[in-house]
Amino acid sequence: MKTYKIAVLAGDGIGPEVMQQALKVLEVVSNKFGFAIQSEAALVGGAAIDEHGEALPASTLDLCKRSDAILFGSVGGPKWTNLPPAQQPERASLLPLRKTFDLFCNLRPGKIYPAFAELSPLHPRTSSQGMDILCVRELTGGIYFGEKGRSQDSAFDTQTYSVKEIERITRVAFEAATKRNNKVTSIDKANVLATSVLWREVVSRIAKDYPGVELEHMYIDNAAMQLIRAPKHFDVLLCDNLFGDILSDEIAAIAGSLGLLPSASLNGSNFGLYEPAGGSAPDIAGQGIANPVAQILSAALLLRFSCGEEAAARAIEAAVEQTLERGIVTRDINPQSTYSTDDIGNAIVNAISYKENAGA
Ligand SMILES: NC(=O)c1ccc[n+]([C@@H]2O[C@H](COP(=O)([O-])OP(=O)(O)OC[C@H]3O[C@@H](n4cnc5c(N)ncnc54)[C@H](O)[C@@H]3O)[C@@H](O)[C@H]2O)c1
Ligand SMILES: CC(C)[C@H](C(=O)O)[C@@H](O)C(=O)O
Ligand SMILES: [Mg+2]
Repeated sequence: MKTYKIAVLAGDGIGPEVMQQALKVLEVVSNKFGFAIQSEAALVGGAAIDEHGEALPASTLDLCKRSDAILFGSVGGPKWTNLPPAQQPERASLLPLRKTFDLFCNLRPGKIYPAFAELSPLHPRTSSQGMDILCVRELTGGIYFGEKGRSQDSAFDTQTYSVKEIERITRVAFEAATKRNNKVTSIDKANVLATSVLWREVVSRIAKDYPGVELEHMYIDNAAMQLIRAPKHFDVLLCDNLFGDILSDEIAAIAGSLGLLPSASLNGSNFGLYEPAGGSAPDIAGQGIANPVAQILSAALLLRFSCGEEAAARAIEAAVEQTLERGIVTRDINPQSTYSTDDIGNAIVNAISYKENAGA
């Protein structure tokens, strides 16, 4: 039987709560589709600082290196904000993981589920019904990884992008567009930033290799506005590291909640890191009310990109959709809801199992 080895790094805050649901789903779907998931958990982020004094212990990194993929929860929270910036969970675990494995390509697929389009914060000003956007975010360059500094009276961050870095993420966006609706909107601030001028030049050149794909350039400020005004205008959104971080949270909110948006961080091999786009949500951690959908959909992306188990990935996505359509949602989506994190996980597991029985 095919066996996939997965490093499970649940992290902090709601991370362990939503991870538990994703593992349940992986178990039922692997049984159904006839493969095995061998998962091994390790500490990361604040939880690892508390236990080992560092956010990414060598043992955790070693587990990741021995695995086919990483299923990541989320890291960070108020408990660790007084640490020196470079030792904080996000900077000292997630960013090094992305860099170590050269995970330059971050895919964040955001779509609105028809059943609760009216619950979107945009309703009724804008119909977001039908929104289906793939945010392709550059993940290992830009201002996140440039030189930083701090003196008593000032601080600086620097942003550098090389032609190669822009080329490789641009190709991913165009390839994705050919399999979707043949449109790429490239986001920049070319009226101000030198890196954005280069970004625009390189993207325009690569676009010539894809004559069937429409390219539009859009400034980040306008894009932030157009996403709210007309989300259906977009197909593939090509962003640098910082702009993609910001716009992907916006896409999640338009879709209904940050708790819905999964992500895949890839490097061109089968290996990948999969995590919700949102964070550790300290404001709701420990209450059993976090939305596990982003974590569960991240597990589906893991099966698709790292394991090649497309049918299993689709089965999870269909079960999620069916569950949401039945109104089984957490309160981030419907404030009247009394469903718990566990209820959502169980409903998705049942939706997968029910189909199994129906097909038997
Ligand atoms: N990948 C990651 O590990 C990751 C990503 C983003 C933020 N963070 C970290 O998380 C911590 C908290 O950051 P923040 O509050 O700015 O952002 P956040 O994404 O954790 O939360 C923002 C808001 O969205 C809500 N939310 C997020 N995910 C949810 C879910 N699954 N279900 C229901 N509601 C959800 C939260 O309750 C909160 O109101 C910080 O330390 C931040 O750096 C980590
Ligand atoms: C936690 C943080 C470093 C991270 C980022 O900015 O990339 C997060 O916001 C995300 O969107 O994955
Ligand atoms: Mg973010």
